[in-house]
Amino acid sequence: KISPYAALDGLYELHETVGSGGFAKVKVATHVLTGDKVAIKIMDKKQLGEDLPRIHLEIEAMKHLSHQHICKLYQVIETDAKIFMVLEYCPGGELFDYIDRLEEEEARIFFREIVSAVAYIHEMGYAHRDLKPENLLLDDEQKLKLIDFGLCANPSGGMDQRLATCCGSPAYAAPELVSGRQYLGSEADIWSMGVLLYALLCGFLPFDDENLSTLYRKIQSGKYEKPEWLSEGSRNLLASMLQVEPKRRITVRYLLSHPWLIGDHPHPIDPTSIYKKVGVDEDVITEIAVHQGKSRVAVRQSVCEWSYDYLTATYFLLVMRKLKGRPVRLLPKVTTLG
Ligand SMILES: CN(C)C[C@H]1CC[C@H](N2C(=O)NCc3cnc4ccc(-c5cc(Cl)c(O)c(Cl)c5)cc4c32)CC1
Repeated sequence: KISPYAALDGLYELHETVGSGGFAKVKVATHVLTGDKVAIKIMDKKQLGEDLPRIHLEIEAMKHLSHQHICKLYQVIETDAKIFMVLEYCPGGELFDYIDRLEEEEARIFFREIVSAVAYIHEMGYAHRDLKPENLLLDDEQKLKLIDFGLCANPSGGMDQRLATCCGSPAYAAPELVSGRQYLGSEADIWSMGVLLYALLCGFLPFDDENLSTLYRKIQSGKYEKPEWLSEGSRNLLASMLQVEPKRRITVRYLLSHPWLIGDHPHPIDPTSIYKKVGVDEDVITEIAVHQGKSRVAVRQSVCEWSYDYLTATYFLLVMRKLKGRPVRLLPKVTTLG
């Protein structure tokens, strides 16, 4: 009987299981060549059933979304029984665990990172469609990382093609979505961000009810409590995002330079990704070439295939090390004798 994780042998050392979503199990692991921690999302194809296309959608979306506030996909391993997604490790847990009414400046710092990620996603022609605190993790530097692109839409007709499938979590869902009307993913994302910001500033949800149809009515009314501690600026920002009429809702581009979000920060929010758009990092190519005894030309060529194999993972992990000011080093190969 071979181990269900035989596909990872020699590449990753598996550690504890940290979470299991519906059809996925997430384990912490160590990438052997760098010694860096990763998270591996493990899915059983049989259990996935008709959800399998959703996973392929999530994988394709994550391959195109490289941003400092989006959980990085490093490698995909698909066997006949399982799919493994090797992901950026976020040891800080879920933003959800930090929500008990943050100070305005704390909420602003988190929310600036969320706006940066969503602006990038929308510019890339995607919508997340399941924005909520459970899908925002913190890395080892307390930076936010957006996860779970299983509902991410990239309608073939670009962002203006209307989406019909109702999805996401009710308390964060936009009125047009809970009314079953067609909707624009980008507009629904802005509403969810409004609910998120409200939760950060207040410590509870703007629309909440254990009865689903009562919850829907509250969302469609667009009426919510404004606790006295909410400043004028945050009330205005919340009102511009929690507009029942999608066309009256603020767009993410205006959010980037919204006065409340700038606060006394020196500059507007910058949505551009810190990762190189084109080309590769030559220091990383060199380290891999030396380690493997191959020419840099050959290594550069293989890396630029972006096949999301072990080489892609090794490349990205070394790029991450460089961005964090850590040494761009691979561990000496341990040849297991016998
Ligand atoms: C929606 N929730 C309930 C599901 C839980 C599952 C476990 C998670 N987790 C921990 O609990 N602690 C450690 C930990 C460390 N690094 C992680 C990196 C990535 C992901 C990740 C990334 C993507 Cl893209 C994705 O789709 C999914 Cl499901 C998970 C989870 C991590 C993680 C937190 C969210």
